[in-house]
Amino acid sequence: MSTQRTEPEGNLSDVTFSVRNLWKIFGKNADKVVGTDLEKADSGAIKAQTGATVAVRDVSFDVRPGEIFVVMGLSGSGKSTLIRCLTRLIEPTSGQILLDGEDVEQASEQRLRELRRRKVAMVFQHFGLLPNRRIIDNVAYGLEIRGVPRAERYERAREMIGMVGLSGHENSRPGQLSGGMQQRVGLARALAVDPQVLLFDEPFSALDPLIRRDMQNEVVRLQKELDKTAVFITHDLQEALKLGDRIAIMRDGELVQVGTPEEVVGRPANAYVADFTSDVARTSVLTARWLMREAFPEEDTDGPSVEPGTVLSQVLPLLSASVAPVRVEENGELLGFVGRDDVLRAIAEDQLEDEGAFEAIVEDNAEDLPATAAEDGHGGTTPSGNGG
Ligand SMILES: Nc1ncnc2c1ncn2[C@@H]1O[C@H](COP(=O)(O)OP(=O)(O)OP(=O)(O)O)[C@@H](O)[C@H]1O
Repeated sequence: MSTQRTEPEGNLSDVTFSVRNLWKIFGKNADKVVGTDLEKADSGAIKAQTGATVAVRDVSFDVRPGEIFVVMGLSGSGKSTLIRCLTRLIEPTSGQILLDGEDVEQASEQRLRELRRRKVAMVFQHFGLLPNRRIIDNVAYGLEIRGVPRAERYERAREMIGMVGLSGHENSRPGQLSGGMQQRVGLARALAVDPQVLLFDEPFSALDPLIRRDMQNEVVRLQKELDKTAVFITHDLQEALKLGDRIAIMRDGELVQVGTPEEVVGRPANAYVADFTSDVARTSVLTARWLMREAFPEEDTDGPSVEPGTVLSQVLPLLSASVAPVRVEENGELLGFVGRDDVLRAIAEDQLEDEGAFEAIVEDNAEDLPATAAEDGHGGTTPSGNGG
């Protein structure tokens, strides 16, 4: 599978983490792979020849300020290794990691400690709380290490405990709280140091589904309210779709696609991603922005209006009550239209496993379609902003 090479997406100050050609290979002969002919070989062959395990293979991506960047993949695909490389909790074998333009690879031990204490906080699956300490002391821990005076750190810890909905539990011990509550403590502890970036390593996978959903909502709320950048690891596609502004799909150490939830579901990069996302209801992910097009000649343009981010499942009832297509509007500006046929087409793509069959149907019906729709095969022209 070919590696996606992402070039920098603009000014470096627009990027929180910039990762380029990152490799992590475990084992004695790790340094005998990158830069040699062997680096193109598959992981099995590299293992057989050198005994080394390729965990992260030539990965490049940018994390933008304020976004939740989800890394998703099956067990063993390299997610944990990748997220730990970002702050060198695991030393990368090669490649470059810039954090706000600062080369993490060049950072001294002291600078690394500083970055981990102040700039980047981590939330783990197994909470990592100190069992004998009260909740307030657990939350204040990062500030204590930093030498923040007691009164100040307790005030901040109380505020964070309130923020994650645990007021009243300040004096409890971790063992007295449920798993979901303990993970809220983990979150409060990470937030207490007011980091710029939060790294989440499968934080909710040990939680019951309902509690997990609450915690996902909590992350979305806090991230928006506090304007943090987050990298979130999960093996759960629904979680990725719910949380991710963008999702990176990992397989065997490589990134096979990086895109918005809509791009991953609506335009999978390859059969692997398509298979991965095949159970997702497109109507719950694809939005009006994704489908919108310009008006056809003579078309009725007086339909109801929706925001561009409205998912199709919410557009459908409007379309069932209106012959005219919905108007996609943002702050009073008309961006495009979505009609019944457009939505049906999106749903039909979902039903037809064989893409060729869909193309054939589109071609068969091309004569019946307005010119623009027949040309692009997607129901019309696509105004800017639909992700491609
Ligand atoms: N310390 C290590 N020494 C040797 N191999 C390792 C080490 N840590 C991870 N690996 C290997 O690297 C690969 C990627 O592991 P990693 O834990 O990063 O995957 P993951 O996607 O996070 O999986 P999981 O969801 O199960 O945690 C696996 O083949 C794993 O066995």
